[in-house]
Amino acid sequence: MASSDAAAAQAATPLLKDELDIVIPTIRNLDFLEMWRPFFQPYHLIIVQDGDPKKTIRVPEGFDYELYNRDDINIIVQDGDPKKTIRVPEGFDYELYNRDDINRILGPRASCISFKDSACRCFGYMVSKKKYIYTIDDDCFVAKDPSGKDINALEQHIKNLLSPSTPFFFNTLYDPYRDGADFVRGYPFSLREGAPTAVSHGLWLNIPDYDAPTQLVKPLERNSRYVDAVMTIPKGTLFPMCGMNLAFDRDLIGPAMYFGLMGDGQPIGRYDDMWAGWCTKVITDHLGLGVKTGLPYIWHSKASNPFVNLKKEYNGIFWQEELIPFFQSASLPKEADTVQKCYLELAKQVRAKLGKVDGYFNKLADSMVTWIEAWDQLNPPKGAVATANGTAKSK
Ligand SMILES: O=c1ccn([C@@H]2O[C@H](COP(=O)(O)OP(=O)(O)O[C@H]3O[C@@H](CO)[C@H](O)[C@H]3O)[C@@H](O)[C@H]2O)c(=O)[nH]1
Ligand SMILES: [Mn+2]
Repeated sequence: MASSDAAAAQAATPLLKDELDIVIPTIRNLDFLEMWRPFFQPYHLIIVQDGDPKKTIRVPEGFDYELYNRDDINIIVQDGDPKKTIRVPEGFDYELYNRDDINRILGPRASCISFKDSACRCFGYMVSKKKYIYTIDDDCFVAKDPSGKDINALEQHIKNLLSPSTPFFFNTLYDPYRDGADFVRGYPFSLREGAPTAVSHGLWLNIPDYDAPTQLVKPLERNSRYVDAVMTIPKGTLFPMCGMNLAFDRDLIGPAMYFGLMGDGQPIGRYDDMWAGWCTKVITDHLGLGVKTGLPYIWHSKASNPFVNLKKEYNGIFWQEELIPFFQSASLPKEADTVQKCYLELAKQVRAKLGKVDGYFNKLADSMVTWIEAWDQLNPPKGAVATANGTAKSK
């Protein structure tokens, strides 16, 4: 093929088409996929269905789907009651997983996957076979940039992930690897190679991701401020990671993206993404990886009920005053040279230092260990084969 044809073919093939899965937790219809079709259709979906099992999910006409073709599929993880029928827009290849599947696939280890909370989405990260994950909520629509052009959020996340981060020294002109930017005077040349990017954290126009108290005080506040910036969150700084519009490199940080024990039967909710973000940031700092935040924006279309949210968040708002100092002072030994080892070390520290805050953290520490066991069960190291009891052994 002539180089110009190859270039055209290359240009025509969406970036990372066969290396990225899209994870969507849902308790609603999937009409929103229609507006994302131009950007999402070439990619594989992982949809986690939650909520009332009898409710039929309404989907746009003209879409169809295939089930359980594992090699070339979009995996749908159905949370909530497995008896619920999910229909998904035609034209998207995906696989549907419901609670029965989670139990079947993980057996007793399914206990670490939350039920009736968007935290269940992390099962999709675990069953994916791709290098990259993009996760988006089903009430997040395509936003427009100041020129009125539709924003391809997925494309921007991919750019963020494929370019380095600068966690060790802050560049005041933000992301130096973007077109039209660079390192500013005084930026050490020895640091300009940057670090591999593990996470790309996008933002939201319209309904901002506020906690319940803020939402109650400012019910009409909408975010209309489009800031054209991507920046690396400096090493040693934590951040409140929102799972609404988030992408990450599964190979670099996947096992740290456990969204915790939330929702049904748990004393806390809406801290799933926060917990994952704090664990992730401690580990990316330790392993010399980068986390970026900023572009892309999505349009967050609806606010959830602040009173329901307050009930879910109450313990979290109180406990986080202990959790943040814990994560700020968490340190990992140099022998912890893989994400799994880092995560298991963190689980030990959670039990030792947070167990006295509330018994919940002992349960959470256990589920962190179960999560890693389940992750390794489904993602045996290259060259190893999974065995019946879920432990991998080398070939
Ligand atoms: O029991 C549930 C509830 C919701 N979902 C799906 O999860 C996402 C987020 O739900 P929703 O948009 O209603 O909630 P928000 O308050 O806007 O979401 C923020 O809170 C975080 C949840 O911890 C979330 O990531 C933030 O964006 C939707 O796709 C629901 O369909 C669910 O699966 N199970
Ligand atoms: Mn929402």
